[in-house]
Amino acid sequence: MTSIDVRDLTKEYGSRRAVDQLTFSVRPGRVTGFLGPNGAGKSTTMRLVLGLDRPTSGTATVGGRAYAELSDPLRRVGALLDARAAHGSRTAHAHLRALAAAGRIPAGRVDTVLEETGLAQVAGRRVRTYSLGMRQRLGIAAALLGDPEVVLLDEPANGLDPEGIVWIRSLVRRLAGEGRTVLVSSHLMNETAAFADHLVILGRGRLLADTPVQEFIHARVRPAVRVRGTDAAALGELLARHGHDATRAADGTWTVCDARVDDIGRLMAQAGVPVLELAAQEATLEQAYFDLTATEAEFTAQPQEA
Ligand SMILES: Nc1ncnc2c1ncn2[C@@H]1O[C@H](COP(=O)(O)OP(=O)(O)OP(=O)(O)O)[C@@H](O)[C@H]1O
Repeated sequence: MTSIDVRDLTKEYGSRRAVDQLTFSVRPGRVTGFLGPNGAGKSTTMRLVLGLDRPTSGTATVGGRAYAELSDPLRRVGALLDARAAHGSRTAHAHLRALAAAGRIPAGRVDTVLEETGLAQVAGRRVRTYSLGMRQRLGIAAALLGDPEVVLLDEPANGLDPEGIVWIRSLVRRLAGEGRTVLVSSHLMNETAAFADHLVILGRGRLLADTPVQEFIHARVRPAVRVRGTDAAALGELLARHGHDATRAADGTWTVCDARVDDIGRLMAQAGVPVLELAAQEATLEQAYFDLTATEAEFTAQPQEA
């Protein structure tokens, strides 16, 4: 199977280092979420993998080869980089037909990907009449046209409505389930957690994390319990008396750090404090991400550019 391998990759634009000695691999059969703030270097890295830009040093390969050396590259690697890339005066069908012809892809794939991306009914319309969400779907159709083993999607949820976002989630999961190598960049943390198995996180062009999603969250976010009783003050005293680290929200709900539902529930029952709400607070990727970036002193020292 085909991996993407990035090794000591550096890209400088003048004196600016967009990508800085980056090393990571994207493995087949799982979705890798590619995270980082604006300007972190995600798009540049993808462009370097796709041979659209030349690295200053280091390598980016697909299945051990530079993109330019691949035979039938469109059938090996599919990418959505910029949804505005399609020519506005063409219909979606004509756009995909032209791409298929250029990439030596069987014409029958055009209808398949139009169906797959929900565009079959509007395929005869000119692309300039498309909404941003429809253009995103067309960009994804183009990425899938060659039935590629490797799929790179830069912010695929951009412009999509909630239904489209759910669709992207199931699409990338399916692509990985078929054994493909899937790299998806996003700004939306919790959305990424909904579809990614693995994360590669960049900050200022450098690698900040390369880790399974669940491991990343659990290593960085302390488990907590949310609890609410009829008497918030009495509950607070009870928690403090038993040495719990708890904070109170405006509505009287307490968040107890490093606690388990069983222990807090038992404690309240024994003290005779009525419970209105008791739940384990699920750690989110967003919390873990902010923890990571907060601990990266250099990373936060200079604001990122838009
Ligand atoms: N062609 C270019 N010429 C000059 N600078 C560039 C060029 N492309 C990117 N950069 C710079 O490289 C840095 C990384 O940009 P890049 O677009 O890769 O980040 P990103 O993580 O994809 O951000 P976003 O989430 O906003 O898309 C930025 O500082 C950007 O201004």
